[in-house]
Amino acid sequence: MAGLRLDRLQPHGLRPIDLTLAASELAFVSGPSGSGKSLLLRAIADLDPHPGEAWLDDQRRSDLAPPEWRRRVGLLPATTHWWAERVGEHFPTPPGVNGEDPLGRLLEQLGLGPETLEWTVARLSTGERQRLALVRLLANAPEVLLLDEATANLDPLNQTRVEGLIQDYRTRHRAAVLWVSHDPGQRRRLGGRHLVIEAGRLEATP
Ligand SMILES: Nc1ncnc2c1ncn2[C@@H]1O[C@H](COP(=O)(O)OP(=O)(O)OP(=O)(O)O)[C@@H](O)[C@H]1O
Repeated sequence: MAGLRLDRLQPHGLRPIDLTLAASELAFVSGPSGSGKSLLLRAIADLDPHPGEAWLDDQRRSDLAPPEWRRRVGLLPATTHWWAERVGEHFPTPPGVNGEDPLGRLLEQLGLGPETLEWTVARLSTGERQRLALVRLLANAPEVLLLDEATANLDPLNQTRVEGLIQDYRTRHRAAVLWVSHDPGQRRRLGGRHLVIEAGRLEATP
């Protein structure tokens, strides 16, 4: 649906970044711990103040209200945030509206049943939190995905499910995806570009 362009965007501690991701394009970002991967995603999502500009196709971020930008450029943080007691309270649309159940389908694709929505957040395992946070993100239909170690807490079966769902979403919605991952096997399986942060610079790998 949309491409992403960074124009001299400068997250804390990094050199200014120029980067273009076409609609449907997948790019992985890796780099040592503390090199600035999460701060890069946070800056693109406009969660931290920084110089530079970002564009969604021909719309510049500074022309959009921050909540609209963050809905369209969706971030899955490494540590997910929950604010209500029950899981279902975090989802905007109740399942089963007009006979359709897109939320139920997303849950199912990640091995979660509809009863999950009745659970308390307190009982969720780390991997359940991670999968549910991805469902919550995709339920808002973002045009660009920013994924911070989206499968870090998952067993191989659920890792495969998450990879499949993201690839499916990327293709169907023509969403650009920028994915922080330390896993070379994941990069090989899914393809795409590979960018590395080293010494404060975001560089393409040869
Ligand atoms: N609010 C902040 N103010 C100052 N420094 C910060 C802030 N948040 C993070 N940092 C520092 O910026 C650096 C980059 O942090 P970041 O979380 O982006 O690393 P990362 O590459 O995602 O690492 P990891 O792979 O360990 O998750 C780290 O040294 C971190 O301590």
